[in-house]
Amino acid sequence: MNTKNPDKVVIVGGGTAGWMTASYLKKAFGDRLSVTLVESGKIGTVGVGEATFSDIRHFFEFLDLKEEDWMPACNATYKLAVRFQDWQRPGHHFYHPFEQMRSVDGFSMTDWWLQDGPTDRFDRDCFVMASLCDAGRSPRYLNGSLLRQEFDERAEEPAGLTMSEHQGRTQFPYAYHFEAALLAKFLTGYSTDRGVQHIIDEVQEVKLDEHGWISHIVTKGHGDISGDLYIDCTGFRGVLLNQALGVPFISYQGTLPNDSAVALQVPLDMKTRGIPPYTQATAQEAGWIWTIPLFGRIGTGYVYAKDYCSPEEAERTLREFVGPEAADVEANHIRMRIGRSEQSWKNNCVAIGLSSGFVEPLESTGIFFIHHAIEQLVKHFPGADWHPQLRAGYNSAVSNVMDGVREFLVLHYKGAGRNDTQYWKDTKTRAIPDALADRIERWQVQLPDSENVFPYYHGLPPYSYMAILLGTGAIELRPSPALGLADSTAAQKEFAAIRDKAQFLVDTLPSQYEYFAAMQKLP
Ligand SMILES: Cc1cc2nc3c(=O)[nH]c(=O)nc-3n(C[C@H](O)[C@H](O)[C@H](O)COP(=O)(O)OP(=O)(O)OC[C@H]3O[C@@H](n4cnc5c(N)ncnc54)[C@H](O)[C@@H]3O)c2cc1C
Ligand SMILES: N[C@H](Cc1c[nH]c2cc(Cl)ccc12)C(=O)O
Repeated sequence: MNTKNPDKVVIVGGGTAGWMTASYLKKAFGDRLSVTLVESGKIGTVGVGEATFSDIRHFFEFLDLKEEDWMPACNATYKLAVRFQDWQRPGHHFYHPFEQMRSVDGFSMTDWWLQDGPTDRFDRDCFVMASLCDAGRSPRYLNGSLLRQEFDERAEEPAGLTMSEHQGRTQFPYAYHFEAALLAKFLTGYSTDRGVQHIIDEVQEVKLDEHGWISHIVTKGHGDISGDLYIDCTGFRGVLLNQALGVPFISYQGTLPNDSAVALQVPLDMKTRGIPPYTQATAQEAGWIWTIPLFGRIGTGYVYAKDYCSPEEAERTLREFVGPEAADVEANHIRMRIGRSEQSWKNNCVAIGLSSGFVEPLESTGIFFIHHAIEQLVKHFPGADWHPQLRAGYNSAVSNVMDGVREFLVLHYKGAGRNDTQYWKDTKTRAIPDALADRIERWQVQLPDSENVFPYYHGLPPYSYMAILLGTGAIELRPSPALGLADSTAAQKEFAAIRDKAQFLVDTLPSQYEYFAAMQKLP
């Protein structure tokens, strides 16, 4: 352990986590912080097609990057929602959108919908976005203006807030899909242009001092490398935090059994196929298949539990799902470590990315975890005394985010109407976190609100829980008794307003393909 102000950071790992961290720290601290990134030229990154939270825009804004600077380089597209296909029953779908839930007379539109919804599609009745997704629309007009102005007159968001400070203020209407490997490449250029030292080499040993702090790392070709603060971005291996410092890993597998994935990157003709403005999660016999539309191809993969499905069976299912375009594409099989490190920051080592923790990508939370961890690291950055309260604050913020997201994901399976295979039957009998079981009982009579969801910041607003509860369909929900006595005229007017706004937007917005074709001046 040293006692000077930490001003030399060594990052190990050059995946999404490593490069997002390097670029953010450099932007935050400039030349006052030296940043070195060491990545192996042999050990690959996870790098599958990636879907995100809308909050990721704050990351790009922080780096002073505009969409036109990075999106074309990463084959990026817009994401308005996650579309859940066949989770309630075959042929059924619903959306979890980026759209704040409206309220009338103190009750959310989903409360009113349970009492007296106009159709059997809660998502289309309560959210404008569901209709835009069904119609394949872009969230921007061809002149670049954003649809938000069409239905939200609230003032622009203030700049300089963290994600947790933004929550509950406004809801930005879209997130992004992009190729993770291309983003890492783009951020490599961004970071090295601003002074990050980039070393391609393998870390063979991590040396500790007599207090158990990292004194230096030993590389194959560049000898010893030392810093004050070490950031472990080595993915599922957790080379520094788990292996060298011995921090235990808390598995979530008992409640989230999916531990494997097989992925394909499939080129497709977007002109004939279009570019759907959503991530799709299609329920399968032993898990679900993601479809992420990128510019020029799709990223797709089957997330499954190996206790219920072999890798060969999973690959066969995925290839049949995609069709003939997947025939010559090589499959990438991935084992996933599900859970989180007991603490993500120990002594002078902070793990960010898969080494810190990971849950299956059903709600696209991997990059959100990274972004959140980086913001928290800057907020809790150590001084010369390495005050333990800064570390403790960081560790509880990071653990809470992952524990909260775990609850949210478990809800998807507990709530799924699907019950046709052993895998889905077991989702109804498997133990779930006690607190979630209590919350579900409460939600059956009082829909999620800020008072009764997981009590710490974890990125997901109460309306996200409403969307999953109503969309998955197996948990019986009752309308509030108060609404049986209330006058529903204003609520019916609001349902009509949502329908009219959705129709207007569907009629006036371009398709997502038209939008990107125009941006990239394609014929
Ligand atoms: C199947 C799947 C689907 C996913 N989908 C999404 C999604 O849609 N949205 C989302 O937000 N997130 C998603 N994620 C999560 C996301 O991919 C990761 O959070 C993200 O890629 C970060 O990975 P990483 O940088 O932590 O690790 P990795 O990509 O594994 O990178 C690890 C790095 O460490 C280096 N390294 C390892 N050991 C050494 C060593 N000894 N010496 C030097 N270097 C070393 C490697 O070379 C590599 O550069 C998904 C993950 C999986 C598994
Ligand atoms: N922090 C929020 C989280 C959020 C709100 N709505 C959605 C919808 C989907 Cl599909 C994922 C995350 C969220 C944000 O990103 O805006």
